[in-house]
Amino acid sequence: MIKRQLVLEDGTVFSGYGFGSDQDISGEVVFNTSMTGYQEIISDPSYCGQIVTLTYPLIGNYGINRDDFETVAPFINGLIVREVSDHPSNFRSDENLDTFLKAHNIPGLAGIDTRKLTRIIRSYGTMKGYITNTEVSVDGIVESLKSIPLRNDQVQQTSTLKPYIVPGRGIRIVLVDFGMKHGILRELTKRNCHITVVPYNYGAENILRLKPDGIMLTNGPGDPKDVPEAIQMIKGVVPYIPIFGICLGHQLLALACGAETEKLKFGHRGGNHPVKDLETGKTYVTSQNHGYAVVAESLDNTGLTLTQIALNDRTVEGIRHTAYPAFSVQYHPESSPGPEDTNYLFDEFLNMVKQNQKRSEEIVYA
Ligand SMILES: NC(=O)CC[C@H](N)C(=O)O
Repeated sequence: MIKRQLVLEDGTVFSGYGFGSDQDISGEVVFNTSMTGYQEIISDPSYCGQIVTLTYPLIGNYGINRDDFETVAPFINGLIVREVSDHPSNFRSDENLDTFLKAHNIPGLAGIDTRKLTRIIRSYGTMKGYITNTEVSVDGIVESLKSIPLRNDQVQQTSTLKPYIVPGRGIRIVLVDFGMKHGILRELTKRNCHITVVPYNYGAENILRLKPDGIMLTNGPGDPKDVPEAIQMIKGVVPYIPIFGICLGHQLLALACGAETEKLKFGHRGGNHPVKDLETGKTYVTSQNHGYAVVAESLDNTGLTLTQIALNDRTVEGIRHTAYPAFSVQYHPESSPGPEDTNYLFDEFLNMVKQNQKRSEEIVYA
């Protein structure tokens, strides 16, 4: 076993052993508290550029299978676990986690106290970290970590380069890919939608030319303010086409309507985040992965209304436009992984699209 260490921006060092690729890597260190679903988490493009710590103590025990990916190749920079299982036991398993990470050149660090690491991140906020197997001067690493700027190209890295079609005979959806999880596509294809997937920088005019019945804004990595093209595009389509935004898509809808976003201290990443729907009074358990959030106070005079809040820290989890058919949520109704409580939002979106079609017909034939 190769000895490896994690050096944090504040000088803390964790020593453990390596698995996966043995390259040195830096990235923003975040933690996810889900108890299952490591394959979906590792392959969620929203983690692009980050080193993901999983707090559940044993990871890899059901292996990696061909069915549970959220994208074709993972974008995480590194993975940190307490204990990695080399001998998965599951009928669906095709390979173990170590082999999978090696094949994708992603370094792993195991054998450290992941709960201690999580507590540090919770107290100091998200930090940059460096995984290395060489005995180097910690001071030198800390200095260089501090000087590395946070990346701002992750959406470009993860979005599709060209539009493509996932055919269906039902409602026609343009899905703007900011680094989408396949779970969103699965929910739409399950409902027979005809989907045109377009890149993050596809303009409003091009989208309107496709004459979609609805527009879906996907999840994606990084700071929403790093994709001004998308904010511009959304401004150009909100008055005309029904919109449903998820996670980064939700933050971009808010920015396009004039609201603000901010970086959270350590974000929400896990499979049991309670969210209260202010319109119905119901509470849902949700799957989450975000480091930024919409600022509640900034919603005034934007035409947006607050519909849902996080019960852990009262941050914004859902918004709706009061004049146009557009709504969005900060969490993941497609789960993958996690609870499916809010899966009904895909049906609500498609119902909203149908209502809007009826209204347009009435206007045409009136
Ligand atoms: N899953 C997502 O879409 C994340 C959105 C954004 N990158 C954030 O961290 O807040």
